Amino acid sequence: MAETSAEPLLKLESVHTHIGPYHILHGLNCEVPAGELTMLLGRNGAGKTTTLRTIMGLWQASSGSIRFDGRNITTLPTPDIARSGIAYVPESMAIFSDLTVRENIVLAARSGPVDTARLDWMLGLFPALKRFWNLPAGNLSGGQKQMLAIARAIAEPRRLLLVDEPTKGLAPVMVRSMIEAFRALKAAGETILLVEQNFHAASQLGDNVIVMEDGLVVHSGTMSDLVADKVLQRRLLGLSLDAHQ
Ligand SMILES: Nc1ncnc2c1ncn2[C@@H]1O[C@H](COP(=O)(O)OP(=O)(O)OP(=O)(O)O)[C@@H](O)[C@H]1O
Repeated sequence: MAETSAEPLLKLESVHTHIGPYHILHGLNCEVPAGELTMLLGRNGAGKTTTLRTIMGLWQASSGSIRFDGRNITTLPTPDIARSGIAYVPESMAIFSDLTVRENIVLAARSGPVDTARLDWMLGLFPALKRFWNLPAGNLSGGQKQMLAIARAIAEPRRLLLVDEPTKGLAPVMVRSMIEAFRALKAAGETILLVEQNFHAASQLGDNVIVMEDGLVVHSGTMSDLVADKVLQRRLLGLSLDAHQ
């Protein structure tokens, strides 16, 4: 039946997450279609990071289901979820400061040496990494560290990339480089779920958008529909793209 091909790569149904005594996700429903970039938006504290961590099994969903590529991953341990093809780039930039850029990338490829063609492609996405190839990663700027963290996540082919606020705190020139890199990742057919506070950046990248509030999805649809609807932007995000123009 056509049903199989219509199933999104990732699907969360009625997901609840508790952190200790705190009930953070209140029955989340959302989908990430294969080969597209889905933006996860929402105000501070809406539950975006908790959603990514719950998908990765870093917080265990207390109920509900998370299906990835047709398989129930809700209760799998994090290493198994990673092995199933999901990479997570947390906001805190998971890199080794004392190791060189090269060593950081080599170590990220767990199944053997990084394929040369893939390495060339990655360094094409993030040219700054090539310049600092043999320097300790701790010397990189904040934006370059973020780029290295993303490069590590894609050192091996993955089915799904979860990235938390890659443009946070970056200078405008770095934000532009990051947008270009994600455009290239999209063009390469990667499936990405991207948390973003910068709606201007999000609007340039997203195929789809999910908006969260208080641990729930309050809107989902195409980015082009949200971009066209200033009233909806203000209602959901408290601002509209006009504010950036
Ligand atoms: N370790 C924790 N212990 C208790 N509460 C937490 C913990 N981590 C997050 N929370 C709470 O969960 C809620 C959602 O936080 P989360 O970080 O997922 O939101 P967010 O949408 O990613 O916000 P931001 O954009 O500020 O990063 C917030 O109220 C936050 O205070």
